[in-house]
Amino acid sequence: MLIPKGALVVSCQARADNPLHGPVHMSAMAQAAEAGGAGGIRANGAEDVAAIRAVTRLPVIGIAKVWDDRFPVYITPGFEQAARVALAGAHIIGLDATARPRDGEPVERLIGRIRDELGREVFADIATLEEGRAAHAHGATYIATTLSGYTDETASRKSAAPDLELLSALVAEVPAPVVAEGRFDTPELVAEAFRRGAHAVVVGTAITNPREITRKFAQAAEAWAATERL
Ligand SMILES: CC(=O)N[C@H](C=O)[C@@H](O)[C@H](O)[C@H](O)COP(=O)(O)O
Repeated sequence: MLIPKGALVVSCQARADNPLHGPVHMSAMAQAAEAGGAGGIRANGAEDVAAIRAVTRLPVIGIAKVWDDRFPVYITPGFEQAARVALAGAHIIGLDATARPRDGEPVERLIGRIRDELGREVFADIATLEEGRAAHAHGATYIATTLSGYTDETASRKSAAPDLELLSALVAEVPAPVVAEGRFDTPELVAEAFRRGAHAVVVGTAITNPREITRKFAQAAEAWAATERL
């Protein structure tokens, strides 16, 4: 199952420290996203992926985040993690395809094995145009701006805004469906991504993380209170 052109993909992820962590809440989030018009779901870990597959008909991009102090790559770093989310029902496997050091096999081999041995499409999370080109050359189906601003090389690009320049550069240079992901937090930015040629747009925090959404509103409330005290 592929991601339809023009789809809004909703990322339903909650880390262990988030009160919404786990398959019960994440599958409810996915159902709500589907009811609201999402065309795909991105989810982390075999448990969440399986629970989401059980309640929605949408294509699911499965990832498996594993943190290891020795290596910066944490989004589906190896074949074992990819195999687990594939077995759980992910249609597409998302992984870090940056040029950063990783444990185990090089990313080109990982992409090849996911395609050949698991029969799944690969969704490459990258941070630069070069990484996007390489991921496409290695056989990834989708190229996504997910990691711009989150690698040492691109740290200066991290701001409140998404990396629209990288999106446009990928669309111009890489003959593959390019997905906008990372800090697309308003409907206007989603529209802008499509104007720039995005195949799909992934939105996470702004839809599925009530703690972070609350923080934004609470900051506005606090700022107003501070002004009042002056
Ligand atoms: C950098 C990284 O680890 N990104 C993760 C990838 O799975 C998620 O934490 C993001 O929520 C996701 O990419 C969607 O982005 P946003 O939440 O900004 O809409």
